[in-house]
Amino acid sequence: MSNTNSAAKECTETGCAIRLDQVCLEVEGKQVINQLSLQTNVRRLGVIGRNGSGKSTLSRLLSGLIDTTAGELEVAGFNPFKDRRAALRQIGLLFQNPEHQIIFPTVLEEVTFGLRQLGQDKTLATNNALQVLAAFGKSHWQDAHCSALSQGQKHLVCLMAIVAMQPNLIILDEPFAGLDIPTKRQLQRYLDSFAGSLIHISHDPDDLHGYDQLLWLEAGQVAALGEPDEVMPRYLAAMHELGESDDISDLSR
Ligand SMILES: Nc1ncnc2c1ncn2[C@@H]1O[C@H](COP(=O)(O)OP(=O)(O)OP(=O)(O)O)[C@@H](O)[C@H]1O
Repeated sequence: MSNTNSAAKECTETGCAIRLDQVCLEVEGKQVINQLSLQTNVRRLGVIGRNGSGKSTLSRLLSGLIDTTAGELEVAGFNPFKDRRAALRQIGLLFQNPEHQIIFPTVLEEVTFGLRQLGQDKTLATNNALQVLAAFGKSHWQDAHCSALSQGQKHLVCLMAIVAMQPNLIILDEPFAGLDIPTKRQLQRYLDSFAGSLIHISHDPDDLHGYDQLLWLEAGQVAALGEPDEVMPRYLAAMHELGESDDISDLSR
């Protein structure tokens, strides 16, 4: 995969260039991502697909947490697994389960951690973390113990930790799962105002309202990539048809 287009090397105002060329990922002998090729460059990309279709796995590949078994993958002109420094600076991943993300006892420590990883000294990192807490109206959370927070509050801590690092791209893996309406609206408001690019995995069509493009994954491959008005009705029709059958989970691959 060549890197000739300099505009594709960074996340721009119009979007973040993502290119996958014949990407495969095999886990325990199973082809979870199967010769996946796609190219996109939009500010708001929604990812849909049934359970087990490979959405979370794709989010981990795009954020550089795992490597491909074959093929080439670029986000903003770099391979996020090989260039960890660029990935840390440019890409934030909000996990489906905040328990998988939070590692520090208190909220302030958690939000400060990423900034320290970016090389900020303790004073600067703490001040920046406090500013983010203040911007979210959560200064009073700074000494709160993460373990004592509700699921929605933990989600918000994770989002604040990512926002503090000022990434150009945030990848969201079902960020609203299990959240009440006010918490969901607060997260949604922030995401709507986020100037960078979003890749948002969701099972709820409403979450992806107004998105620029939808990627529909099926068995680790692209079932469709295109205009939401075109992709979503086809996806919903296919899911409803599947729902009429007894095939609840696809473990046959
Ligand atoms: N570490 C792993 N070990 C074994 N199998 C795995 C592993 N990670 C993912 N898989 C398998 O890969 C497939 C895709 O999983 P993935 O979590 O990416 O799907 P998903 O589309 O995000 O599903 P969901 O909508 O249920 O969250 C599944 O069949 C899953 O069992």
